[in-house]
Amino acid sequence: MESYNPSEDAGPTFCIGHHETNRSVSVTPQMVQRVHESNYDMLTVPITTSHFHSRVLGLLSSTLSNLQSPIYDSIGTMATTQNTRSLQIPPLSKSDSNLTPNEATSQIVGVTSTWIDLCSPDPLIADLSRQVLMLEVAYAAFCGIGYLLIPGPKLHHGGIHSEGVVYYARAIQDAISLGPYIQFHVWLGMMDNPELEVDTMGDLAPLAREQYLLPEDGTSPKLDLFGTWDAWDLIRKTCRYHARLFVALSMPKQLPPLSVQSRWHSEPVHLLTIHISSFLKNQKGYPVLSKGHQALIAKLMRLRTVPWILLCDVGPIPGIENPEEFEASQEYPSLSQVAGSKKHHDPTPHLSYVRNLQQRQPPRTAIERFGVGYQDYLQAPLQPLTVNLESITYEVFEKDPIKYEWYERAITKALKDWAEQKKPTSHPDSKVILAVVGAGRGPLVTRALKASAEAGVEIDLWAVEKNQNAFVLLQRHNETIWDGKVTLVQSDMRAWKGPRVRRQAGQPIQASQTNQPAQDNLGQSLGIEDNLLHSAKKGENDAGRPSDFSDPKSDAFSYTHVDIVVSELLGSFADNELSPECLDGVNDLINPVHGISIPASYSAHFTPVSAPKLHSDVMNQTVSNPAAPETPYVVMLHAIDFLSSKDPAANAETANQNAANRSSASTASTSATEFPAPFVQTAWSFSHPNRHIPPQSPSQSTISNSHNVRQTRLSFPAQNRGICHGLAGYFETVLYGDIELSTNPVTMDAKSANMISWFPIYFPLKTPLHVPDNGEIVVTMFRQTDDRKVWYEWMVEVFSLERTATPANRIVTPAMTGARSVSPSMDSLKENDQNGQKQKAFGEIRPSHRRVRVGMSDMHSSIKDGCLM
Ligand SMILES: C[S@@+](CC[C@H](N)C(=O)[O-])C[C@H]1O[C@@H](n2cnc3c(N)ncnc32)[C@H](O)[C@@H]1O
Repeated sequence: MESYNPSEDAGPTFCIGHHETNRSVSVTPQMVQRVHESNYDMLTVPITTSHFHSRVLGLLSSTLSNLQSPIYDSIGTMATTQNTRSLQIPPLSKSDSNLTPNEATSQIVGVTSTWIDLCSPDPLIADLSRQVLMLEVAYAAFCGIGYLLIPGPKLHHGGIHSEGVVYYARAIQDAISLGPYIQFHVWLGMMDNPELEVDTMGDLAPLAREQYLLPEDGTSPKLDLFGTWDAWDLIRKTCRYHARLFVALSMPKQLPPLSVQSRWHSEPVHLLTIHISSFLKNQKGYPVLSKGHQALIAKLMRLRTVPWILLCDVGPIPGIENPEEFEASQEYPSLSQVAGSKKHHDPTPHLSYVRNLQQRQPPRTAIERFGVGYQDYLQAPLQPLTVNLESITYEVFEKDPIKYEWYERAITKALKDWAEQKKPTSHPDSKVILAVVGAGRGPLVTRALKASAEAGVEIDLWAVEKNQNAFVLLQRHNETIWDGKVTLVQSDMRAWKGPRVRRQAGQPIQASQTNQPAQDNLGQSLGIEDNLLHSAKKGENDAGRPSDFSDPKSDAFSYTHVDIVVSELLGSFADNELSPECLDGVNDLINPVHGISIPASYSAHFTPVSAPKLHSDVMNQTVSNPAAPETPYVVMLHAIDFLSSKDPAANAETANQNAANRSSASTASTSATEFPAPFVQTAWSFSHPNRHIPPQSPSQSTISNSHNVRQTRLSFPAQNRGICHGLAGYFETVLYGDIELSTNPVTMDAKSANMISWFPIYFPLKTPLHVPDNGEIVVTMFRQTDDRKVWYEWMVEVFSLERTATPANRIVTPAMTGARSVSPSMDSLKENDQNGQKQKAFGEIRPSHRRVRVGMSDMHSSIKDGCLM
């Protein structure tokens, strides 16, 4: 029996730490105990002391006073021995650090010095800073510190902007090798705001020699929304997406636009720091966070790795910085304190607020519970055609609360329409002949029977399945659940010759079905043994040999068509599990005039994404599997950022954001906290029955699959700069009429909310591509076949758009096959079909730009892992 575990439903648990900018005490196990007693989970500790800081400053000032001013040599460089002579910091001594290895060390986050400047344009300062960092990392590693918080790079040096980040990145690369068991967290603001980058007393940055600086000319950027993300990108790229390198993200009082927030959401944010200044005060004077902050925290806390929260400078931990207060807080409250709760003093109100926020997190949704452990986890797609699925895999499908319900609705509607429209059936008794092809363990068979009862339309039900293990279960279900109403066929549907029905007296053998074999060839020509045709219908005396069909040569039976074919052969990218090829195999069996396929059609969709975690995982797999970067993976996408938004205006949502930053719940709308919706486009589609399959050439021994080849070239506007790591793929399918399923994030809620059967697909890029602000990403994709297998090929190009003086009505972007301007879903595809109009290419709407290609990927091909037909 399944037991209910409420902890599975509960929201995330917050791990909250305490950070004090100038903490000067040494950490003992007793102190860590007090931290826990105060309801914190951990605390930060600087690696070195102010004594060490003074020592370095002293060393620097005495050196500087004895140094000649740097000058250019005759060659014209300042990078000379004389100018770059470094200054050696002597090793740490006892008073340089309060850290001592003990059992408390594992519960603290070490903080390296904030006063250094690894990015300094002055080589002396940059090198000195590097030495400080290395000494600190080495000592932290020696003490057994597991987590280090490293202040992020300084981006502004007078007129020089972001030039030294690469020096910083290089130093981090060394630090990672120096502390092999340490997780490094680069501490960054959400955006580059030069006004917040202020030097304080004792910082090395202002000591840079003027010869290395440029005067500020007033042209340096004021506020760069993606400036700190840019720096992070350079750092992690230099460190080759190292598995021990993370982001510590500082939440400012004024949050950046949602497009910036969603970018950080896709990065490995393992620490979230909230300074006291980011809190607002509610009417009672208690610290609270704005709706926008709450929404961002809620999103981050649902990531696969839940970030820890560090509360910064929110006051002392009771009993540590202020022992008397700690003692007082341990005493029982007096009667008057209890009676007048207003007077009750909370020594840690910020912590209490965040703990309360944790309590208020919504429980996990059905999809989240279903996907636990699968977020951003790469899985090879199923090959159900060549590999027989296990029962447990079917069981997982069958848990879907939507898919089967929607199929039942679709079948019911199709049956009702059939009856209402008085369409003739393929059965002599006027029953509608319905076949579930690829029946698995039979859930759609059960639904078809229910639909027939609901619609009040009689059916003759057939179930075809090639997995002989699942077939055993079908036989059992036919006896126990379906009351022998189903005729079971164990066969590949492509070899099935269709249903056979008892002819009515005087009715000739139907020869109408094209490609049908003569009756007496049955068995051999089907490639199906007689005993693979099963029925538990009345009169059956042997489960293996149904009496109805015991004589296949009997002319009392004839082949007929199927009126409704029901299948569920879709993969995450619609056709990637070879639904088109399988359904081609039953195409001729479908009633040529009135026949229906459920699904009637399906389409593949994609959009370019930034997915650093997936990129790093693919790279790691490449070590043992060279085909890894050319494999499409099934993934429950979570830590990704969509590079192309449906509504570019969503990125200029400062107005919304201001609303979200207000603390009043009533003023902030939901959309003010939703990340921008992606621009997802349709690659191609398949419809069934397919009346356009070209006749096979008699001269060819193999069956041509060329009609299932597809190609597309689609253009995506990218509003903000970013890195394209690959493509996120989805599907939509029309089951029947207006009953549809969708995994496309733009349409899924409207079409089939809460469906869990399919995760998206991810097409990686071997080498990530940089996308500039206001750029364009053009994807070319193929569905290829050699008549034995099917595979995909994909290539990405990146363009920057340069303004030109081109007349406004001139089209400069070539029209692209299948490219669409406003086509995020099947709906618009249908509209186009109906109107018979060709869609506009995206470039046509931005005529006064010239496209300059700035990046291009390899042509990726999954041929090595192609899906065998
Ligand atoms: C995705 S499962 C769906 C199973 C079931 N209809 C359901 O919805 O749970 C696809 C099923 O189709 C079967 N299948 C795939 N290709 C087939 C083929 N060519 N002929 C017969 N069965 C096939 C697989 O063995 C598998 O049982």
